[in-house]
Amino acid sequence: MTVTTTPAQLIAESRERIDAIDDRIIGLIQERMAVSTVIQEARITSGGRRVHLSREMEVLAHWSDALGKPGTTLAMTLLELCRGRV
Ligand SMILES: O=C(O)C(=O)C[C@]1(C(=O)O)C=C[C@@H](O)C=C1
Repeated sequence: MTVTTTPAQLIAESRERIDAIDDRIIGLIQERMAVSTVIQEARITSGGRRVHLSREMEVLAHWSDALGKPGTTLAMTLLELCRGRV
């Protein structure tokens, strides 16, 4: 007996996978925010500033290399989440 998957089933199952992937991404972003906070607090406590522009350029280049211009946009949003608006 062959069991065929209907397009509607395939879409529903794939959407479940996407929701699970999104949950993992959100968890990783929250983890990134926590690590970023550790760095920023250490820098501020030792007399520095919250923002470190040359490091942000490295982060933007990393994302741009991997995903192109939309990667840069994503990285800018990530940086805003991690250090607030500048
Ligand atoms: O790497 C640092 O020095 C950080 O403070 C972390 C981080 C980031 O979230 O990537 C956040 C703020 C800085 O402006 C640069 C980068």
